[in-house]
Amino acid sequence: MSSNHPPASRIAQILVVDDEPDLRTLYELTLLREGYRVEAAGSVAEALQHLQAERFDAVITDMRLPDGLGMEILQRVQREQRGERCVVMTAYGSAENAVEALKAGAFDYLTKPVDLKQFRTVVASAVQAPAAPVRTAQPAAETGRGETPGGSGVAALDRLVGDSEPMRLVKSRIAKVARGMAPVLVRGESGTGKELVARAVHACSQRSEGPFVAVNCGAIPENLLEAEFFGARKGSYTGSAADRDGYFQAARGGTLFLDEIGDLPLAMQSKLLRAIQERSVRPIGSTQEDTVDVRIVSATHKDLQAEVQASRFRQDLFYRLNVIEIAVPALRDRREDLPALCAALLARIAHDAGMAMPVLSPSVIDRLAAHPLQGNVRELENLLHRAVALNDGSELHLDFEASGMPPLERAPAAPATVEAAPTQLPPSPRARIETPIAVPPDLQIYLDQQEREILVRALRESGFNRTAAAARLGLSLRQIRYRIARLGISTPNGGDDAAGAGDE
Ligand SMILES: Nc1ncnc2c1ncn2[C@@H]1O[C@H](COP(=O)(O)OP(=O)(O)OP(=O)(O)O)[C@@H](O)[C@H]1O
Repeated sequence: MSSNHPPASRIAQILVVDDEPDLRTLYELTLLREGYRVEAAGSVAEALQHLQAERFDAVITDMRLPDGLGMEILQRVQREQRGERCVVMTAYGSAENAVEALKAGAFDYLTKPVDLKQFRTVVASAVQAPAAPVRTAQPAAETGRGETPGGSGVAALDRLVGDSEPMRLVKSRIAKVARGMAPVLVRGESGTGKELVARAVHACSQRSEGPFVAVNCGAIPENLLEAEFFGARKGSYTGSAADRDGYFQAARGGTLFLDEIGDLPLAMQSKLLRAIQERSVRPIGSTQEDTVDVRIVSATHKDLQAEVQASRFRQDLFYRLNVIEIAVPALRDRREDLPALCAALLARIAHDAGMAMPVLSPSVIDRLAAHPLQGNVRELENLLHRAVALNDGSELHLDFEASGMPPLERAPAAPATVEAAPTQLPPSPRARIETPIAVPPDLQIYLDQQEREILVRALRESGFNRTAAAARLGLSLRQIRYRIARLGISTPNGGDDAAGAGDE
């Protein structure tokens, strides 16, 4: 456990607040055994005295105290912008209290009777050292205690291109909410960058070293959902030849991103709710529960409130998932981001194609600004992709005719991708073709053909597992999916990887 403590020589200091002497002693002993320094208080007043006298790394407080509520301690810490992370202990079944505490800025909550294993995990995660301040990626207007994201967080925020007011708000909100355990719901139209936002939340959090597991809830056949989410024991259903972890187990210590959460069938919604409440899951065919320490970030382009009204989405699950909401603005509401977005997307496209960055004239950007771009950044990306592919000079021309429809050329959704620490992916050198070739009459057709052949070969040699093929080619899963769709390559297993999820 000591690896979870703040680095260097300092021992984490914790304040425990509970009015029941037996429980207080139990918590104290548990924490002392973990090597922390502990102070204890039996009331709000006593706790505030301790806070006045010294600083702590974390405060663990019961909600109901003889002279008030644990919330008052949390509010004081927030108001004074202190560094303590607060964990609130709430009575079993009082979801309102837990959600209210998270909304008010609690780092996490524990349900009474407190499970000591969970207690240790939650405390360990609360006292983890804050990321080293590298530089402030965005104005700290909403970053509360001035916590700044670490290197990976800054990079993830930079990947979210756009300096318009709505985007600045999104980024400062990400930086603010990343550090707790509160579930985040990312809302926005298709193609606005919800997944990038979810990734940034993960990268800015102290879980950034852990896995980011992205699941497309709408892409998994209903009969497989439970096994995919919670895992399955060997022999528990036809074809399950070995024990298998689910997404929850794969995301341990990291973030589980539930994309298109509005597409989850009702029966699965109940099971997900239970997993979130209990913080444990039971693999199919197992008699034991697996404790899971994951942070849930979900996303939807649907109006979930309306889905609740229409009885297609469980109210209680919505309440649990929507503790913190991040609304990603449509591109039409931030047209001023267009030049920067075009530059960033073109740089990426040109880099992927191994070519020099083409020039986009101001008049073309003006024309883009007048275009509806209902498919948001994804449509813009596709438009530029096509323009680069058809480009015959140094200046880029856009074919608006072909982009009339929203989300263009969207590659089929894969059920899930798991990204462990990036270092786990072997850096694969880019393929290089060294055979001297004649000058082709149509460069684009020639390049497409080459690309197609390389992709098909890499896919075939990896048993049509796109994740493995992407890794071999130095591409991300998203990039290879996009290229497969763009070049119209069909794979025997359709949109899914042979090995299923969990192999990126
Ligand atoms: N602000 C941005 N800066 C740079 N690229 C962006 C931005 N927003 C979106 N993109 C790019 O646009 C494409 C779509 O983004 P993403 O998949 O995150 O959108 P989404 O809202 O999750 O879409 P959907 O709802 O359809 O799943 C991706 O290639 C992403 O990299």
